[in-house]
Amino acid sequence: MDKQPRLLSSKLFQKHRQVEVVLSRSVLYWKEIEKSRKRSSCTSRESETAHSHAVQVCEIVAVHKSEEDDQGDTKRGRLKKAKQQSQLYPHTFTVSYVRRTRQHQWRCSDVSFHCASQALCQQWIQVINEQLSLLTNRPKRLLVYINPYGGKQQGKRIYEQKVAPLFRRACISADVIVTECANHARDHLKTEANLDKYDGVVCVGGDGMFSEIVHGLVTRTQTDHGVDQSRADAELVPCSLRIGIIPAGSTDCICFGTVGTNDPVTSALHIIVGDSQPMDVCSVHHGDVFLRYSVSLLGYGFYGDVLTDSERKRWLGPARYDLSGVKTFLSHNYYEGTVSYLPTADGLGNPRDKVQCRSGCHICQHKHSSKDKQWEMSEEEEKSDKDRWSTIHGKFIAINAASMSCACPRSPKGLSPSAHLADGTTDLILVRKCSRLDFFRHLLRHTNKDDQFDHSFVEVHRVRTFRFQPFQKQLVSREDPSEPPKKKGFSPMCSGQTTCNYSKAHSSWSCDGEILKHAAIQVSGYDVNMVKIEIPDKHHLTRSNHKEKLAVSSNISQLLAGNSYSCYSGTTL
Ligand SMILES: CCCCCCCCCCCCC/C=C/[C@@H](O)[C@H](COP(=O)(O)O)NC(=O)CCCCC
Ligand SMILES: Nc1ncnc2c1ncn2[C@@H]1O[C@H](COP(=O)(O)OP(=O)(O)O)[C@@H](O)[C@H]1O
Ligand SMILES: [Ca+2]
Repeated sequence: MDKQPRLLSSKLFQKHRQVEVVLSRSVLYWKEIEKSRKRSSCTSRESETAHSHAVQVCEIVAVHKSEEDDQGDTKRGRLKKAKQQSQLYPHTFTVSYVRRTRQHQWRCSDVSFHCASQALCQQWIQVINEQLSLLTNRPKRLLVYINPYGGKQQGKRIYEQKVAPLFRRACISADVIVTECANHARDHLKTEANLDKYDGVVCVGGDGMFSEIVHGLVTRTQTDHGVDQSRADAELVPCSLRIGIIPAGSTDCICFGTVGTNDPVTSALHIIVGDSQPMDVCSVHHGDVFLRYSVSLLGYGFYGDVLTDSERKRWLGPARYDLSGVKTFLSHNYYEGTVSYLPTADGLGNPRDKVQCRSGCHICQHKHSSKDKQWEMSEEEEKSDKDRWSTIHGKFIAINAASMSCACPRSPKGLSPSAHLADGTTDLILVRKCSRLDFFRHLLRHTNKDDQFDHSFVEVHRVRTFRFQPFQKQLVSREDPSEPPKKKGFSPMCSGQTTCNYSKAHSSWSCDGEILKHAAIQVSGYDVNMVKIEIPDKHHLTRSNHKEKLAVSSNISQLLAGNSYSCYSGTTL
């Protein structure tokens, strides 16, 4: 049982059994009275033996008076004893709480308690509500954008049937906008939406829809603060609103990679309880021109080609990726170019260290701890950056930059299983020209336990920033890659002649599922949490042993308690 002082304790009835119900600041606990001496009980985050149960207060969704239960009890009261009990305890309150099920999925369960007097019933409701009101990271007002066009075109139905009822139960008010065209949500956020009214923004859709929300919110924040986001070295101002994702797209890897499952109910519950997880965002520029932000995958070659082909097959829904994947695999294209990158300093792990980013991950936490000098670059280190740049010229089947694992149902461990959500780095994966069979072996390893980087033609680097210049016969770049790109170095690519002459030799970049119009890009990450998404990572706890569970959960509270990113759920951009 919880060691904290009891706020309230009563003998009540639950399913016709007398139970002792205790509320402390952090736990709601109940155990059967009669049999408790004979059998042992236990307490855990949400635990249950045959006769005792404990639910963390932070995972209570709501408490309400249940009128209909009096009737239900009478109907069900076949036994005389049960009838007597429901007459003696006619006032019922119901607590809705989070129940963990298989594979990181959460469900909302109800438990009803019957009280002898209305006053006692009211007291329980009031005291539980008082405790809930202390949880300041929970959202009360949300702005919801639904993409009715993404995935299997089920966004509206998913929201109305699975999410809205939970938001109502948790007394969250939501203003809902069903988008009418691409970029509707982005533009509404950029200029129109009155953001002061909301605690967070929720998108119902896939990674593309999430990306719209990120662009809308980040741009709005920079505009409000007079920051020019087109400058690659601009210091961006973090957004004060968090973003939640209800998965209703085709890949949904941002949701899967943070929550551990693509399940709308689980995501809605994480939003309700106010979980939050920081996430990296990187910016993509072409010379001085800002192109996009990226959160998940920037892929050139294979993934760029899959995406370009799949957009023509949208009518197939998520299956378009499978068809385009096979077609692109059979084409077996490769692309020549130069990749330059700045590797991370030691201490941020490496893409093959088999360390998985979990909730409260020490690498991401240190990254965001301003007190921890170990993670800050000294002036000398910054100066020596120039010497640390590496350059690789080659023929590549794929160049992938994974700012997070990019785990999804197609690849449950992801493109880079050890990538971190909020460490300010990207894992740069270079797949060189190889045989079709070798490339197939590499792809297959994304679906099993084998190491997809353990091939002579694959290399992976954890980087802070990188550049790519596609090979152009007449325009071989002689620039020092450690120097910021000069405008003139890129400008010929934009001229009609150059682009047309060599366009067939180029692939496109897929940026979180959206096609970029330039092949030559420079990518840099941000050291700050710019946006937080409402998806958390407590799912990782279920993978740990008990000791780890305790350690991780205390880290979560430290993360949420005193820092500037404290919001309600998931991911920092
Ligand atoms: C022989 C079997 C080979 C199977 C290989 C599977 C490898 C899958 C890796 C998937 C990486 C996914 C990275 C996610 C990118 C998304 O941001 C993007 C847009 O998502 P959404 O808006 O929700 O549709 N999705 C893609 O680019 C699809 C990639 C599919 C590749 C087959
Ligand atoms: N109402 C709409 N009609 C058409 N396209 C839309 C609409 N709303 C959003 N979009 C665009 O749909 C694209 C795909 O959205 P997304 O939710 O990621 O689905 P999917 O995962 O199937 O790609 C995004 O580029 C987004 O900008
Ligand atoms: Ca990262």
